[in-house]
Amino acid sequence: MTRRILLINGPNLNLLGKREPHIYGSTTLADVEASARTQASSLGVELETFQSNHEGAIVDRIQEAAGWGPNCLHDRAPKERVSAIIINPGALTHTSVAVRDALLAVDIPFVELHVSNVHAREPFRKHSHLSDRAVAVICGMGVYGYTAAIEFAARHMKV
Ligand SMILES: O=C1C[C@@](O)(C(=O)O)C[C@@H](O)[C@@H]1O
Repeated sequence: MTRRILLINGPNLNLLGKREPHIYGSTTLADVEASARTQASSLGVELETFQSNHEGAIVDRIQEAAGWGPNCLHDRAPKERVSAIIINPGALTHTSVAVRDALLAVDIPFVELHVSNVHAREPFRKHSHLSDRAVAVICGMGVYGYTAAIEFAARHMKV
């Protein structure tokens, strides 16, 4: 069965390539997702992508990754469960207990990813609600971080 990896991008990452290019670079999210899809298929895994500016939508998508729908009424077949999640939660990294709880609830191993080096920026970016439960944390590699995360998830997160 082909393994699935889910790539989630949180608030404002739809603006990648336009937003503060001195921090986040000039590559768009569409470019990132297209390269990620090509890379995933060359590694023999399926990639699903999701971006939202809304915390609740991200929580819903994480639950769906486990085959659970709203109120668990619309369960997907178990074979559709995602085997690894790569998440750039954007600002939700620093604020969201709900995203943390969703990731822990589904018990799907995840990589936390940031384009920028969050430790070299404002002090409030140093704290993450996810890092202590992530399999790996990538930050400061620019959009190459997505390539590194997919390679790692495809080759080393065999569950
Ligand atoms: O929106 C973002 C993007 C980010 O996750 C990054 O990719 O570097 C870092 C966060 O602090 C910020 O709120």
